[in-house]
Amino acid sequence: MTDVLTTAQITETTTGGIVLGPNQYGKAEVRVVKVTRDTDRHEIEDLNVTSQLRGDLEGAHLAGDNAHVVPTDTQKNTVYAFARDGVGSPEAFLLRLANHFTSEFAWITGGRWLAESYAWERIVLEGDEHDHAFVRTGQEVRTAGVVADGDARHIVSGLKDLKVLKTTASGFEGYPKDRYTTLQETNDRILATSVATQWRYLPGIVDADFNAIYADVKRILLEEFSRRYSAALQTTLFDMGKAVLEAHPEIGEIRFSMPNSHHFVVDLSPFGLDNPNEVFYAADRPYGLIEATVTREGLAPAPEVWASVVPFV
Ligand SMILES: O=c1[nH]c(=O)c2[nH]c(=O)[nH]c2[nH]1
Repeated sequence: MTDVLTTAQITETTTGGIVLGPNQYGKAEVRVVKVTRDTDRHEIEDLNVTSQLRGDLEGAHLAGDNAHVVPTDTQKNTVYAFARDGVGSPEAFLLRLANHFTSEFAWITGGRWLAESYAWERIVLEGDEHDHAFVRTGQEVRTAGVVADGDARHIVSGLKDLKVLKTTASGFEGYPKDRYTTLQETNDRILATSVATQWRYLPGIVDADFNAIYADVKRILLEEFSRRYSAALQTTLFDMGKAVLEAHPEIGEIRFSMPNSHHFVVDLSPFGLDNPNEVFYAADRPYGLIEATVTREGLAPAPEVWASVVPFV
């Protein structure tokens, strides 16, 4: 005989001991472009903003009561309305949103706000920078995140898709070998990666010049990538992070996720040709994936902040 549960038993089974866990909700990927046109020389700020609120939201999840649910549509509208005053920096813009939602609605006690921002540069026409025609710069996407928890504000900035390559001054030697090892040691290879990094500002840093720091961190990352011989991408990653922390006391720690984009020397001998590290096959997969945090001794870790600034998608 099969066991058949009564409706009452099913209800008890599916709700007994089951409670609402951490939750957040809002509007994702609000694309907002702000043109500043006070003069004929226009400026452009181009963002993709996500706003998600946290707080007393049990009613919506457990009882169908929307009294505390500030609509995601309202959150989107707020992004556009605030953009009317200009963005300034993505970090400042997100802080403004965080402060607004947590002060406007008593039951909203925190949340997370994320932004990607895309840089445009002026098209040069007959030697002159154009006033209102732009071309998207392809180098990287800037990222920012603000996490609000009560009165606390945590700011994480970053970038992704920053592709860098050097044609020599990189190698990989001295690694352990077993019966599955086929990799040849080398002290002259291409090192290529796509830098994704995020740095967390120390608690209390909320009014720094985030645009200037961003530009300087990017400069440091590029300089350290190129500065010296790389014994491994891991070494280069640490050098990059260390230099950022040395130059910027306002930053507590910095994380990296960097693929090792392998470039394989093509065997041209079937064609009677040599190949002294000149012709490569750029493989897109698989790739090594090198990830690490560079931090300050004694700094309190902030796993909940990091978890909040990693988007679900
Ligand atoms: O810089 C590198 N780090 C590694 O961990 C690794 N592993 C590998 O096969 N090649 C490389 N290169």
